[in-house]
Amino acid sequence: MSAYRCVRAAVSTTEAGSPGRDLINAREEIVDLVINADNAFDRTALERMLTIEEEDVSDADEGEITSDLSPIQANSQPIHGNSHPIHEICALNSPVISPSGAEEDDDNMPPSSVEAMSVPPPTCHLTDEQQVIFNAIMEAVRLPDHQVRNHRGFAVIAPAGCGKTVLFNKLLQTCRAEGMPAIACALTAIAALLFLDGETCHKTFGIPMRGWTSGKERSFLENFSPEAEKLRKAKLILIDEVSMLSAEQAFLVDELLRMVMGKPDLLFGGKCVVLGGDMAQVLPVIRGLSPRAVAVRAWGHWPQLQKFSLTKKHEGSEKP
Ligand SMILES: Nc1ncnc2c1ncn2[C@@H]1O[C@H](COP(=O)(O)OP(=O)(O)OP(=O)(O)O)[C@@H](O)[C@H]1O
Repeated sequence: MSAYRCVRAAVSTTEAGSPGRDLINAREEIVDLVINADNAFDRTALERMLTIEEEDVSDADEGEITSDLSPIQANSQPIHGNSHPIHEICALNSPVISPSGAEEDDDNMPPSSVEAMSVPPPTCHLTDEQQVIFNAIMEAVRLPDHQVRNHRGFAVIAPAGCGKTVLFNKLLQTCRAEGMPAIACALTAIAALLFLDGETCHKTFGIPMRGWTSGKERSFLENFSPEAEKLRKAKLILIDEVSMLSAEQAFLVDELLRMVMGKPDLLFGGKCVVLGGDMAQVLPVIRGLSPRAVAVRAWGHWPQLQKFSLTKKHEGSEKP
């Protein structure tokens, strides 16, 4: 297993399919390291991550990976400060997609290829169906906080290739251009890379890396932490790949936002939150529970969300 896949396993807690036993063991060990480290991405934890399966990693690989850690070590900060963006961790050894679509050897990735994985700032015009959703969400976002009486929860359901990422980046860009802070996050770091300054849901909401089958898991964010302050200030929060979000994680996000906003009676504390994804894509994988039981649609407030769909695939989209 490459170092890239070890790190990816640590941040990708609900990967589709059934990971092999090696991957499960590696993931659990990595998660322990990350959770127990004083600094989530300090050098020791990372070095330990990268040597978990040292028998499978050649000496040459190890040398290259170790040298790649120096910028992280130089700039490492405490987890409750401004910790390193996950894309820098993933950038260590991310796969390169060649023009033919084939995955190239991830050990030889030039730095520029990480940028190539991200969607560039949206310059194209939105289609009619994208525009309708954009207008509805922006109208909700622009509502002054003191006028918020009802919840502002949306769901944008779109099969692959229908332009959800483009729409979300347009929303992010517009909000920020108007001086309104906006957050985009996804359950996996790889999905978060597609957004302008995207981050993982675990970072945004303090979702524990595992253990949410107990029904008692709570966010590890404190009400007066910088992360909570960032949520308070955000005018828009986009959560992508929501088909990977479990009912319990949705509950956690809702509960956290109600607390942070001091509005316990309003869904998401009245915050404008958009859940995006394709329900026909992957479902959360939690051992011992059926997909239906863990899917976000089992969350009690799912029916209350204002739902939109994108239906038209774009010409040139190679996604199935
Ligand atoms: N308004 C638009 N004008 C031109 N091209 C567009 C537009 N919207 C989307 N596209 C193109 O369609 C393709 C798919 O878009 P996008 O990646 O946003 O889909 P998606 O719904 O996010 O897919 P997935 O769920 O798999 O991430 C991309 O190549 C994108 O550039």
